[in-house]
Amino acid sequence: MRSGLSVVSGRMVPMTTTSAVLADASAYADAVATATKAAAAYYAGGDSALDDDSYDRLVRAIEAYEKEHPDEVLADSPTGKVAGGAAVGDVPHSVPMLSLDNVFSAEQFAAWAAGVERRIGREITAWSVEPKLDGLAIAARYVKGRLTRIITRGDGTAGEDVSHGIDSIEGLPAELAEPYTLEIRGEVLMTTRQFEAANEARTAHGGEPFANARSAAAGSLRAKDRAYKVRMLFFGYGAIPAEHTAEELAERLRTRPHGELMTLVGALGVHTADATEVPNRVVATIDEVQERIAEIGALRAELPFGIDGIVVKADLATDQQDAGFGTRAPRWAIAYKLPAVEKITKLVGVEWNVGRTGVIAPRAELEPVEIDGSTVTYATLHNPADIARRDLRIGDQVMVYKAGDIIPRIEAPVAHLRTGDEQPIVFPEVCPQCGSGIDTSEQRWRCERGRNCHLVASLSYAAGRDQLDIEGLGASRVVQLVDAGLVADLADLFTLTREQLLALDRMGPTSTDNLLAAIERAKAQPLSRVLCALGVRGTGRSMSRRIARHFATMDAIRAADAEAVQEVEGIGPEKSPVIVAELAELAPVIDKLAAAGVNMTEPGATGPAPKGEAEEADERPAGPLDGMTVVVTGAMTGALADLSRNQMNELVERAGGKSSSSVSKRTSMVVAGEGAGSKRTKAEDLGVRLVTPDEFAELLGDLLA
Ligand SMILES: NC(=O)c1ccc[n+]([C@@H]2O[C@H](COP(=O)([O-])OP(=O)(O)OC[C@H]3O[C@@H](n4cnc5c(N)ncnc54)[C@H](O)[C@@H]3O)[C@@H](O)[C@H]2O)c1
Ligand SMILES: [Zn+2]
Repeated sequence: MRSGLSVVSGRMVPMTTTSAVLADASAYADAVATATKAAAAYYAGGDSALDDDSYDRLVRAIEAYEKEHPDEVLADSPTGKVAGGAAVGDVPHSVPMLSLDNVFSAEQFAAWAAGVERRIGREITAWSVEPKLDGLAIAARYVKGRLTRIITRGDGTAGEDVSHGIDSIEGLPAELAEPYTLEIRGEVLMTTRQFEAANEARTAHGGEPFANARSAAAGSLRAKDRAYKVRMLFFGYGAIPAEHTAEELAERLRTRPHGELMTLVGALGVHTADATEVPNRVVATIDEVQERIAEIGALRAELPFGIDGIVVKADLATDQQDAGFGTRAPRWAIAYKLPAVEKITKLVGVEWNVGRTGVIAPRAELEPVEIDGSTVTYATLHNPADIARRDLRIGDQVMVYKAGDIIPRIEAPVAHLRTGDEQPIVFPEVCPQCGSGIDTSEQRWRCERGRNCHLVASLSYAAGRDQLDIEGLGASRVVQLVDAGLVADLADLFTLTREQLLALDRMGPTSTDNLLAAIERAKAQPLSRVLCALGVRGTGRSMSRRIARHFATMDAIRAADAEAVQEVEGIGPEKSPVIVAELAELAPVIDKLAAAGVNMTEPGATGPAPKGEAEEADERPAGPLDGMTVVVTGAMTGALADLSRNQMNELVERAGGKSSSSVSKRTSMVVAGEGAGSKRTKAEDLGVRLVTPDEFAELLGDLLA
């Protein structure tokens, strides 16, 4: 790929792992155009097509190219400019409003600090450490204590007057506690709650939800005449003299340490980080700075507002003056960036899971994306109303937020990235677990069976054809039994009485007797099916068969520790402890089943050889399919006509073979019944032995009886 960027549906989508390398002048020009467009959207409060990581990577690639080709630098390149050159304004700043340089590690920070100390020729003994608030910078002008004007950062030398937004900003009082004339600088952002409320208001008015809190704040602050109100919060992080500032105050603002000024700003009634869980702190050494950075970083996920790093400033005014300013950023302050916690990725599906109490919760399935050190593939979606409110669709590019250990969540779709191929999210009409109706009267949908949902689902599963095969015990009958309080677990099925069944609706003597007979027959099912019916997490039909054949008896299975369970093919060190724990939890039910006379052995299996006799383990009677991998396809006929695919697989395994569902070079035999299609063709192509159902039945001989 030319630039390390792949083009998906006509758009540049940054790859998550590689950092872009721009190969030629045209790739460079493309990159500049993409970055400029993204930055314009970003600073205007629209939805950028790029998340911050991708934007930063792109800018680094641009920088690298420009370093190699200094004569090719384009005038509109974002490098070296405040706001990447994407923001403008017509209200001049008295003192430039700059950006901040970044560091990303303790080493980089230490190197930066050493550089500043070298520049000023002395050690810095006071550092101010504060959260880097993830919003947008504004300058708030106060005249004689009254708030007169607020201005955006713009290109750093001039910004936009956004005074129309003053009413929606909390933490920036209309009147200060003292009648001072000065300029307060700081960040406007939306707290998580303000963001949620803003999106609610916006979508209620037919608008698209904002992708994240930062763009919501940027967009809302600039917008005029909106039909709905949103709230934002201001955090002061600087105070400077303005025109007509009294000389005594101006002197104080110019000479007092940053930490002290912040206390003053707070005392004037302006909101600062001091009012939060992550107050500004002044420390003396680089090590203490690192400690404080770690502390703030650890609190990040729980903060009710977004931060994207920690700002470290030389606290003393003399140090600041001696260090001075670059064109884009001051030399006495640095942003220690925390890993990005928001990434754009694709919503590929929605799953509906039923919780213990019957709550039916949607879960978003995502195209895997690396966020904050881990790969995210799922995110929470709160409830159907929430999905509707956010207007999410399958195939949407979505902004995903994850920090620390919190469960990843989707902020919103990046609506303008839609291609038109997005599909609506389909809401379930019946409980996805047990098939009962859904109570949709509240925001959180719930299965009508409530806490009994799992019981209904697990009993229906247990009675199914491939498990205990209890004829006459379909889902609606199970619901009846559960609702009547006759069964609370699987074992209760086996102690049902004729009287109990007769008392149920639609249960005549004949169906009662048939059901009782079917239950009686189920007691003789092989251990593999009993095990499967128990629904042990992490095991399905074929795994249950492997476990049963390996151990031969339920007692042997229950006696096995995690290590012993791992001897079963396909069970690794992650799965084995889960299985052991599940079985321990199921112990009372298993005891009840055994007491009711349910079979607990696997016919034909002898169990693992005692330790030290491994050699002799091979002396089990050889089955006709020993060592063979067998695939069954098409409809069975003759003696095998009534067998389900699962029963065929059981037969294969009882005969010593391994059942598989796909044909490969390793397949030993394919049993091809009527209508066998692609698997048969593939077997022919690969020269795999093909047999008819009749030939297969003959091969099995006695095992079929
Ligand atoms: N996704 C996109 O398309 C896109 C486009 C452009 C920029 N960006 C992102 O924006 C960032 C660069 O933007 P930038 O130059 O506007 O700002 P910055 O985030 O690099 O840092 C400077 C800003 O930090 C803010 N700040 C917060 N807390 C502060 C504190 N305590 N003290 C001082 N300043 C504080 C100020 O507003 C200041 O202007 C990058 O992270 C980049 O990824 C993203
Ligand atoms: Zn249910």
